[in-house]
Amino acid sequence: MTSSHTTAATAPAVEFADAGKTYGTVKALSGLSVTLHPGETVALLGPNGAGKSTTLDLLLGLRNPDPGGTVRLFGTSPRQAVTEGRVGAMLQSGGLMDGVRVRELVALACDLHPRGHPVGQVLEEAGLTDIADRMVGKLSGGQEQRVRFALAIAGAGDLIVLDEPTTGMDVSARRDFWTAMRAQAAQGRTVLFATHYLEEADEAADRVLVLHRGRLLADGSAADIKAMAGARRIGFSLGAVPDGRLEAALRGLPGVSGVELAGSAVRMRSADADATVHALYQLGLYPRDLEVTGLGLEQAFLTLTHRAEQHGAAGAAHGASGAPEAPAHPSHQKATTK
Ligand SMILES: Nc1ncnc2c1ncn2[C@@H]1O[C@H](COP(=O)(O)OP(=O)(O)OP(=O)(O)O)[C@@H](O)[C@H]1O
Repeated sequence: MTSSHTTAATAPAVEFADAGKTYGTVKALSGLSVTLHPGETVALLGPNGAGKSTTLDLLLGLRNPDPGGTVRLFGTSPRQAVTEGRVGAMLQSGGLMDGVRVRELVALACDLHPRGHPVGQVLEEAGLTDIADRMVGKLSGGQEQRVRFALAIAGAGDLIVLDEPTTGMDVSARRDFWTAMRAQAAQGRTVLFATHYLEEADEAADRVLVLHRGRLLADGSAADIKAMAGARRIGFSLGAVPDGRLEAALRGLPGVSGVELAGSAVRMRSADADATVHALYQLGLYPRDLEVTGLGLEQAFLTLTHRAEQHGAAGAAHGASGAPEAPAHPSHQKATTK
């Protein structure tokens, strides 16, 4: 909760303050404190069971946080914000009405919404105009997802919450979906989406939250998250296929955490690319076509969550009361991260 009387007009779109959620003995979410601002597009990432759906449930007022924590939307309670029509949601669960046409279902959502849009506009924005007369029960999985999206944007909400929105969509449907989503964000809406497709987070989000075992592990732009992971990829080619001794020497170079060989081509992952490359030349090697690149978001995500596993964030989400681990905010740590 904000300390002073924050008016709804100036309040953050979303504010979690020390929010936790316990199911029986399972601590699904611990001490989540995060603020989302109007107009931000935010991706929520995390391995299975990290607490993403729980976070969205708290956000939508479907569940209450444990005592001591709060969740506020636009300075009010989630339920109030939902009742006022400020939130549109696209969740994984919940069937659609099968026995009606797409247009009828979308029209119903527009009519019921306190600030409903014209049905034609919503059909257009969700890419449903061409299939508006189809029966909902006959749609493909990807088309059903588009209908769910239409229901989420049926009214003039200020916040759109999407749980795995592109599941079941093919490549071109996903591209169309994100184009439609960007149009929503461009209208000033705050968008929060949970996804397992890291490339979507990389492309669509201006901020990425990484959850791990119920704790916020990282919070920053995709570039920040990649920088936090620290590692870089080094690729080069040797004149000949390396023998076992040379391979062992490559693995032993400073900073190296992985080596892949394909004939004379070498790919390495290193936490200190400068030192690795320097040592490579000191071995007397002449790497050709040398390339040093940053990690993709997926590799960075795997590196961060793997590191958290190893450093004993483990256990915190499952009934343990370990010391709270501060989330990494790279934007505040630029001096110390590479
Ligand atoms: N109703 C419930 N009762 C008991 N435990 C639950 C309940 N809902 C979730 N959990 C547990 O809480 C933890 C977090 O689950 P949650 O569904 O929020 O994770 P998630 O990040 O959305 O996972 P996924 O990517 O697999 O959908 C998991 O350990 C899960 O088993």
